[in-house]
Amino acid sequence: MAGIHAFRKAQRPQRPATIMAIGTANPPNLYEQSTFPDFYFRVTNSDHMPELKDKFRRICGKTMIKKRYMHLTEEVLKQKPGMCSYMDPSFDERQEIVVEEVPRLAKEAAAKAIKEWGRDKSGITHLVFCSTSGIDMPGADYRLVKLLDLPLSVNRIMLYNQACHIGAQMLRIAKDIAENNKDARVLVVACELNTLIFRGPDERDFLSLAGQAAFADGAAAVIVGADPIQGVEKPIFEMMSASQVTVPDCEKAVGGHLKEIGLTFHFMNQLPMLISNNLENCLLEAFKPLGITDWNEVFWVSHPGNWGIMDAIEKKVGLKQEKLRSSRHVFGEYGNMMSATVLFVMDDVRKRSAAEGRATTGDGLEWGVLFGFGPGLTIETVVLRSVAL
Ligand SMILES: CC(C)(COP(=O)(O)OP(=O)(O)OC[C@H]1O[C@@H](n2cnc3c(N)ncnc32)[C@H](O)[C@@H]1OP(=O)(O)O)[C@@H](O)C(=O)NCCC(=O)NCCSC(=O)CC(=O)O
Repeated sequence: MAGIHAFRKAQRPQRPATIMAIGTANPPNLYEQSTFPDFYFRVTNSDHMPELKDKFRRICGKTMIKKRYMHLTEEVLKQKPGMCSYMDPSFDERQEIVVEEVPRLAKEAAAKAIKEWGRDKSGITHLVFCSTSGIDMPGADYRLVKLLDLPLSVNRIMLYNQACHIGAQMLRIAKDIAENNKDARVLVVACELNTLIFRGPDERDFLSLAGQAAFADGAAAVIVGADPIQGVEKPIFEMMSASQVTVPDCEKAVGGHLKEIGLTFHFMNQLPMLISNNLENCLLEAFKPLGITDWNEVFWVSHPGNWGIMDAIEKKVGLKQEKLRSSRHVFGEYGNMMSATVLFVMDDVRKRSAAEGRATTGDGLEWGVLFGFGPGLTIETVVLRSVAL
């Protein structure tokens, strides 16, 4: 028995999983939110609906997004007329784009993370990849391994057709892998293109219009592993715990349906209230072992969702305004890139902390919380520990 115990012990690292590198990427096409309504109504041949365009302009303004990046351009859309209509079957047109472009943008973010990590890519043992789009066989994970020229021994997990919470969920999965497999180095990649969601406007569909105003393209990659090699691997955050809760009877709060017309999107106006009402319990559970009950004592890495969600969280848990600074900044500069967004926020927190001369990667504080939320309603909570700068 002693032999088996020693054998199992040798399979596991000593310390918790750490984030060792973060890379992000966006397509080159930048859209200012102030002029997006003109682009959107022009390319979807909808300029004959000036009142709806005015309404869309007001919705775009209300999002508080300043700019977004998208793979789609006028030239691309001219070749894809079905995507510019409101309801024409257009799944094939969309698939032609995402099957190719999801792995391509993912590669850019992953290559940056591998560069920051500083080790040879042959040291990557696992890949956890998510995208709302790009379903294919073999999948985007396989294509990414080929594009990056990773060893074929890499253990792959592909998570399709989830949404915003999955960025945080992948960290939970990577933590479990890293803490159960000595020397595992997990490449975690989120890549989202709004190509499945883009469609022309319809005056009876406010929810689709709101989606057109908010979603954007982006990819983010992190490398997770335990027991960093001193002098080679530089930890950014340790992950102390990670958990998921599903809020009951909320499946209509936010979600989508994959159809011949692409991916439809819906949410309820009560979403800010539903999320904020359920966050404090997650905080209490997560920080019970540390005895922390003042949520201003921790740094925040939250998926933004939308402006109203961030306002509601601040109010409900009594946050100082600066706590969601990175979430608001990322949302304003990039829009809602679903799963990738929370990883952009994490990158912003550590970069801003360094730029402001803080003592740690987490705004000078030791402990932090990372939140993801999405369809379910699903809330993912990760407790982070910063490192000294
Ligand atoms: C669209 C919004 C800007 C609306 O913000 P507000 O509610 O504060 O603004 P508001 O109440 O003044 O409404 C702006 C205009 O929209 C109209 N409006 C609002 N709600 C409506 C509804 N349910 N049906 C029809 N019209 C509606 C208002 O009448 C107004 O029109 P008028 O000007 O004519 O009076 C916001 O909800 C947003 O940013 N949404 C982005 C999409 C989103 O929420 N995604 C959820 C992400 S959740 C997530 O990230 C997780 C995940 O997706 O997995």
